[in-house]
Amino acid sequence: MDIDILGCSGGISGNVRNMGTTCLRLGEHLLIDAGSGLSKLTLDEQRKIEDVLLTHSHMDHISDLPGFLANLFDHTDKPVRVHALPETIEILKDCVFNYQVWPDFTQLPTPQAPILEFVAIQPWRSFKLQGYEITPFFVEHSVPTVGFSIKDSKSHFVFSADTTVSETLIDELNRLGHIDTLMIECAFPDNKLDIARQSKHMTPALVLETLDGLAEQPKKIWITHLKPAYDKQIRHDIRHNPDCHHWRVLP
Ligand SMILES: Nc1ncnc2c1ncn2[C@@H]1O[C@@H]2COP(=O)(O)O[C@H]2[C@H]1O
Repeated sequence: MDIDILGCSGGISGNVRNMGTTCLRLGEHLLIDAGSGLSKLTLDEQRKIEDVLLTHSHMDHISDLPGFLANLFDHTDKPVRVHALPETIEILKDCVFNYQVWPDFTQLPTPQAPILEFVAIQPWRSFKLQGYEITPFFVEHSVPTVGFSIKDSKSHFVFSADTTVSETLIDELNRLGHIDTLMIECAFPDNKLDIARQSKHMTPALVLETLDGLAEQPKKIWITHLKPAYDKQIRHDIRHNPDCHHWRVLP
């Protein structure tokens, strides 16, 4: 599977390793989330994007969506489809594409041929897109959030988005069956467990608790969404725990 991690940080910083916030590109035409990593794409690359899957409405996952859509003006004759939970779509309509923060691109340049089309998704309702079979599943975050299971003919990639550990998350991951690569967040270090729980994120110990609940271990674990203020401590926690030695910390 051709996965280009354009950004995967849990925040912003001057660290050269920080490529921006969450945005993954699968092949040439599909994005998962539209955080500030999206701005790594050239204009030509942006104009090839046809579909965007959104996990949730938080700023670090949508911040580059408005500017990306504005770049398509005069350069497309079909709308970009933004696939998200109905709750996420409502938030974007109310709070972003409201003519005050940004124009309503579902109506522009004309209501008949707009730049943006919202497509509502539902957990466990699978669909085919850009050659992939995609299944959204509920995770446990502070706003309605889905992770995505993505399959092609060769592999099964799962992005569990922003989430904390919960029975629901473990049940959902088990329901997905065999996973080749699990991309799972770890926003806070273990000494910030309280903040992690309050803001519904993970620490290394909570990721381990999640993995302990799985009937079958994923072949690869990719760790994502480190909060820049805690980057060093999280990496230290992971490095010094033998149970985490096989994790790949992104970027
Ligand atoms: N209770 C909290 N304490 C500290 N930071 C928080 C709290 N709730 C939310 N945040 C921060 O606000 C951010 C909103 O986006 P995230 O959920 O990625 O991560 C969240 C945390 O970084």
